[in-house]
Amino acid sequence: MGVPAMADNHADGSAGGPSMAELMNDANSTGDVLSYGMGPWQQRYSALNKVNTQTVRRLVPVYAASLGGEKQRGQESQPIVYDGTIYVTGSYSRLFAFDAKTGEKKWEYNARLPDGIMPCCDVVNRGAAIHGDKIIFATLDAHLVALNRNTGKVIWNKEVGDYKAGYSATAAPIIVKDMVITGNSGGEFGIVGAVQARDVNTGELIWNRPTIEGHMGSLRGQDNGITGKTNATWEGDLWKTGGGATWLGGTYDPGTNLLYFGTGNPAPWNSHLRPGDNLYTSSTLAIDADTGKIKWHYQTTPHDGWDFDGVNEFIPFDAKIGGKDMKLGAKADRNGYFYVLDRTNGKFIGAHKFVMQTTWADGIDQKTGRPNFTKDGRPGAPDGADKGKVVFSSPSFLGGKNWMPMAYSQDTGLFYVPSNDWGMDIWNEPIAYKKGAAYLGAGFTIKPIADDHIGALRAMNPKTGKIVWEYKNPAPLWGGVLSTGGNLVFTGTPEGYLKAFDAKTGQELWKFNTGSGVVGSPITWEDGGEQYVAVMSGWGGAVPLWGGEVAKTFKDISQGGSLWVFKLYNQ
Ligand SMILES: O=C(O)c1cc(C(=O)O)c2c(n1)C(=O)C(=O)c1cc(C(=O)O)[nH]c1-2
Repeated sequence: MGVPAMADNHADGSAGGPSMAELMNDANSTGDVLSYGMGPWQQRYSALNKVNTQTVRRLVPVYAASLGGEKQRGQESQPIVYDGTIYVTGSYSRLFAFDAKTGEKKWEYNARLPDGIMPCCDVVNRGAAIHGDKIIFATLDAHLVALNRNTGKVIWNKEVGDYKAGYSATAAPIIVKDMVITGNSGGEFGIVGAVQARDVNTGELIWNRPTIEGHMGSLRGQDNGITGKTNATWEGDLWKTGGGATWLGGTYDPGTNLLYFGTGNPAPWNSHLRPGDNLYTSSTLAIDADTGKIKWHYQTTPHDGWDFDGVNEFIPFDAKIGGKDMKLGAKADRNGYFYVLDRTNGKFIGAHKFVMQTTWADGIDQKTGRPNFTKDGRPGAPDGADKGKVVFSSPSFLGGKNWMPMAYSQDTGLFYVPSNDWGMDIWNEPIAYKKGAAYLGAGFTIKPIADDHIGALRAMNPKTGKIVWEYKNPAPLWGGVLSTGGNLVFTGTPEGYLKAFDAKTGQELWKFNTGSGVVGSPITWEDGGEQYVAVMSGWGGAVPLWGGEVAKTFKDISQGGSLWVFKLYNQ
């Protein structure tokens, strides 16, 4: 075990660990993985090319490190690698430090969770953030905990929301300008979504930005303006419990100093109870990192009635469009459309369908960027105490794509989108808000819509919206994607495989079965001249809980909880 870094010998306060400059350079440094998404833009691209289309068939496991215990549930974590240690979060709010070369456990932290936590969609966590001597993660009782990265001892522990009111937290935090920035979960309980920035050294709140119009933001203990304009797009008091959870965290663009956070569904799901666009739910928000003020917003699903959370990652990328260099961002939304926006001002550039079917909208108006809603796509209003008209809707509420992050390759200029083709019967029911109780007012059953697949990894050209290739998978895809300079794309499957594809053609080149479903996000780094690939294995997340007929089909997938690390066999 390393010696705890007690003294702060770094002028920048990073206390013997990664500094802000190193964190901002994460996308270019191949010897470590310091942030969720592998860099502030979270493109999940590594230039490493020792493992490539020629050599990948020699990729073999170095070790598998078990998280142990009985808590074998969805392992959605992306590992962090720094200074010979690999850090992973596990289900039930656990954080582990392993020797990156051998898989030997250095320490383990188990958050003591109260009874009565209310995560909607499994006891998951998607990863930690590292800064200086600290490794920081969010816990299911809506706390943020900073541990000493060498010892696992708690440095600070702060509440980000009241778990008794339905708040929880599952996202990986991000570090920007010595602040740790996080979202919150609880959209199914009528909480109010927010983005919070805290001092990374103390955990003290610097600013708070609620996502629902009418709520007051704060900056260093002072009021800092209301979000939007009260009652402009919400009627009565509904905005007070309006949802819009920021449950997937966000990305950051150092060039514009903007944080891009997606917001979840409006609460309740029954849209007839809340006429209006319901800003800023199901949207992308661009937030000034210094002040917490919203600079622009773009709503993908106005007046959502299908649980089309807009939380999916908004990934900055640069491209030439019509001969002009553009600063863009892309998002594959849960509603089935792939959006490209100007990331400096939120201007709509284009949106294209990336799934088989969208019943709720017939395309996106290419001028206004608003969906062309279909006439019969919305589930009906309840009739007194009776449920309203049932409609078949596609995508299902679990989305054309859910939280599992896509990757962008700087070599091919393509986005690799882990998507799902499925639909649902959905209907509305009467509902009233009650603190700490589910606030849906809807019922649903998810169903397959194709004979041969649900999951589809799709390579999208962001300039044309064209799907260049697709790989179809029987079970829903629920893991993150990694792209590399070896012309490879990696992703996992619920059937247990980590797979590698040719980034240009989609040809499957390699697979390895990890013994449980892969719903984590793979990473790669190099050490001692060798390239490593790592991924978490452990089936879970929303599908087995909410997947209806689809969950029944895949009920035999074994639970698990292991970190797998691979490198090339050299003999
Ligand atoms: O509105 C929310 O607060 C919220 C939170 C979460 C979460 O924190 O995991 C999910 C969802 N919604 C959700 O709608 C959803 O489909 C979902 C899937 C998963 C998962 O980890 O598999 N989490 C969540």
